[in-house]
This record gives sequence, structure tokens and C-alpha cells, in this order.
Amino acid sequence: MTTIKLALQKKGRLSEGSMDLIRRCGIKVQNGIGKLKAEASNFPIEFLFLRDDDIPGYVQDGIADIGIVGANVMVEKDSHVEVVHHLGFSKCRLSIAVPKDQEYNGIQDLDGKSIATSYPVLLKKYLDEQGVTADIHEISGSVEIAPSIGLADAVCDLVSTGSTLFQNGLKEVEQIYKSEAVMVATPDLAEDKQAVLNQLLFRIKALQEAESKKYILLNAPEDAVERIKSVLPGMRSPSILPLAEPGWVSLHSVINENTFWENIEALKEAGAEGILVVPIEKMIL
Ligand SMILES: Nc1ncnc2c1ncn2[C@@H]1O[C@H](COP(=O)(O)OP(=O)(O)OP(=O)(O)O)[C@@H](O)[C@H]1O
Ligand SMILES: O=P(O)(O)OC[C@H]1O[C@H](OP(=O)(O)OP(=O)(O)O)[C@H](O)[C@@H]1O
Ligand SMILES: [Mg+2]
Repeated sequence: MTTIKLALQKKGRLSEGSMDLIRRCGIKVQNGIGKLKAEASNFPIEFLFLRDDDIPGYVQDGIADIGIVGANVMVEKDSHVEVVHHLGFSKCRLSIAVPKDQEYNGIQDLDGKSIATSYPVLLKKYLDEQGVTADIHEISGSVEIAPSIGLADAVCDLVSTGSTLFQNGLKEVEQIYKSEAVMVATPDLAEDKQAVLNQLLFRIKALQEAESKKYILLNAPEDAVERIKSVLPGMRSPSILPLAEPGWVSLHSVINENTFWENIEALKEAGAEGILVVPIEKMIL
């Protein structure tokens, strides 16, 4: 069978989420420390461990067939790759921040000022849209230090918890791009490789589908079943099994976790007892 090449970040904010996803897809890989290429033992996939900035280019050129990268990097590199799936981890935002004591009334305040960033393309696009001209100072890391050492008036960098901004005396004033990890593919992927990618996406979607769902089991008197079904609208057609005790049944169904917490009191009042809510690992619809 054709092997597909997947480019992953070697070490950083994407690597744990990427490897965890691969593992949960049931794909077994052993990558010794420092080994930059590895093959799975039970799926036709080869892994290339790279710097994240290089991933869009490698996928665009077909050196890797697919890759996992932050959407922010994909857009910044203006690469011609196809986003085939949103993966929901490494969520962050690209934001402009200024020293916390500085008065800020809007983006116009940055006209004529200097902004340090590792994302000059995304920043320039935003400033152009806002009609603001600023001096973009590109640096490759530790961006948040820039104002305190007199390198720039403001910064534009990734924010997740906001702790790095806080620790460096900065406040977030504009959010310019929302990002998460995405799976990208070479445009016009060969048919046999597309088939392998489809198998991989099938597994990923089954995992994602299961994430917000739970399996619920509860006991109830037979005459309470209709009431219980109306309390949990997500419960489309539950399985109903007789219990050893006459007149009692066990209801099994799949629910949205949020629905459950919103309705727990009403569910008990409707007559449900011995409620168990258990995680679902994979879900194929
Ligand atoms: N604090 C964060 N929380 C969540 N996701 C983040 C965070 N910081 C960055 N990311 C996402 O993870 C990607 C990789 O971030 P990381 O900081 O590991 O990159 P890097 O230092 O450029 O790594 P490399 O050495 O591979 O070039 C970013 O492009 C972004 O999509
Ligand atoms: O809002 P926070 O949760 O504090 O996260 C934001 C920080 O995370 C990223 O850097 P990272 O820690 O990955 O280090 P790096 O500069 O080496 O990429 C990003 O560049 C910010 O500096
Ligand atoms: Mg990088």
C-alpha cells in the first residue's frame, strides 16, 4: 500500500497535540529522541519531524504529502496548501499588545509607531485593512520583550492564557487572527495517497465526534420513560432493557454532555435513578 508522508512539528506547542492525536487514531510509532524520520508499524504513514515554519512549504512542494501546522503559520507563509481538517488543539490568537500603563484608544494610536512581531504578513494585512501605517519590526522570538528594551512601541504575538503578556507588563488591545492546528495537504494529492488520507481523517473525525458526547445509562420505572425522554431531547431513540425487578427498565443512550448537566435535576424528578455517564472513545455515525 502507498505510504503517506506527514510533517509534524519536532518540538513545541503543536507536538504534544499532534502525537496524541496520532496515538488515539491507533497508529503506532516509535520515534527515538533526535530521530527526525519514523514509520508507523500498523498504518501506511511516515513522519517527518520539522520546524513548524517549514511545514507549509514542504507540503506545498510535495516533500511531505500532509502536515499538521498552526493556521497562523500557514497563512503567514502564504503557502498553497489545502486545509483538509480543523483539529481543535493549539488554539491561540494573534494579538497586538502595548505597555499596560500606556493609554490606548484604538488602532489609530499605532499610526507611525513601531511594532515587533514574528508575523509581519498577518500584521501588515490587518494594519492595511485598518488604514494604519506602522513600522513593522520582524523578530523571530521573545517578541514580548521588545517594548521594555526600547526595540518597539508595541508587539504583535500569539496569546493563549495571556500570562506571557502579563509577565512582561503588556496589555492585549487588538485580536487580529484566531488560530488552531489544522491538517494541510499538497494540492492535487495523488489518488492512492488521498485514499490513505481519507482513512486517517475517518479516524480523526470519529474521535472528534465522540469528544462532546457521553454514553448514559439510568434506571427508571416503566411509566417514567416518556417523561425522561422529554427531559433529554438529545436522547433520540434510547435502548430500553428490562431489569430483573418487575416494572423497571434500564435506559441507554448517547447524549451531549452539556444537555446532561442542564437537565440533571429534571431528570431525577422524572424518576431516573442510578444514573451513569461514561465517556465514549470513538463514534462512527
Ligand atoms: N501559547 C500557545 N498556546 C497554544 N498554541 C500556541 C501557543 N503558542 C503557539 N501556539 C501554536 O503552536 C504553533 C507552534 O508554536 P511554537 O511556539 O512551538 O513555535 P516555534 O517556537 O516557532 O517552534 P519551531 O521550533 O518548530 O519553529 C504556533 O504557530 C501556534 O499555532
Ligand atoms: O498567552 P500565553 O499562554 O502566555 O502564551 C503565549 C506565548 O506562547 C508562545 O510562545 P512559546 O511559549 O511557545 O515560546 P517560543 O517563543 O519559544 O515559541 C507565544 O509566542 C507567546 O510568547
Ligand atoms: Mg517556528
